[in-house]
Amino acid sequence: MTFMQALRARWNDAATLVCVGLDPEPARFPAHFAADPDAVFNFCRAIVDATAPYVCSFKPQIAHFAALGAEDALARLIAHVHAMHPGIPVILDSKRGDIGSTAQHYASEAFDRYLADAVTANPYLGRDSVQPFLDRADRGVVVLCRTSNPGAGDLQDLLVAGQPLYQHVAAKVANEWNTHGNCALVVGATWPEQLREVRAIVGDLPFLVPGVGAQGGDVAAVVGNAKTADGTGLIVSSSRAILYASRGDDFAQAAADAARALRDEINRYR
Ligand SMILES: O=C(O)c1cc(=O)[nH]c(=O)n1[C@@H]1O[C@H](COP(=O)(O)O)[C@@H](O)[C@H]1O
Repeated sequence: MTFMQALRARWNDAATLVCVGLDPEPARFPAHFAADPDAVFNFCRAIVDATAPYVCSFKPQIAHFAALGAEDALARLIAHVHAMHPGIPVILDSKRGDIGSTAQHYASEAFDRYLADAVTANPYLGRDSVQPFLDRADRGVVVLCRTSNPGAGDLQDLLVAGQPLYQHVAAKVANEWNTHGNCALVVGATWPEQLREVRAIVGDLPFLVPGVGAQGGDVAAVVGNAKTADGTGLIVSSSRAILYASRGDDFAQAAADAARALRDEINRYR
């Protein structure tokens, strides 16, 4: 099954547009993990197992593992998702972008080393820098378009031929880069107007939408402005608000409750 097929199957069969972001910060783990030499893996595995019924995908963020020297935990975590929750695709958030010969290695890192189903990619270096990802027709390529952070507009809003740069990115990905039908776009939940504008440009292309929860994005505005005609089209991602819903021994149950609540809130507006 391709990434897009798996994503659509989860949207339809599990009736959820929620993505749980896996951004481990050991300082925020419940106290009992302090004595656990495999805390990063064990914490994330507990979150995955508790929230799986409510998600259309998981999104581990690579810097959160690499900064801890926990790449091995990342690889085992993705293998755990594939083995125990087959059909739930994993988006590796690594936001890579480099000249083509180096990008080959980044594609291999995401898809062959970590066995991710999809990866986030930075389009700034142009098509050849993303091509090694695009060539993997069975894997997803989630291209940064209008990011969720406060400085997103510094470069992404600059007018190019009378149009903001992020709209050029949206059109290029939808009309030129998506030859295998494996592309999606990152558009932040913190920018409802831009969500509407990008949706108008790209038809049914899926959006990864981070920025609900800890960054304060409004769920009703996200869904109202960016869902597709069939009430799907969105991968609404939340990390901290789910991972750290409780610091007590009930952390996994609290995460499950937060993921289910987000699923239900999204579904109210679909
Ligand atoms: O590509 C991403 O996932 C991403 C793009 C973006 O525009 N904004 C954004 O916050 N992210 C990632 O999404 C996650 C958001 O985390 P929370 O704010 O805790 O939900 C982080 O891992 C970010 O790196």
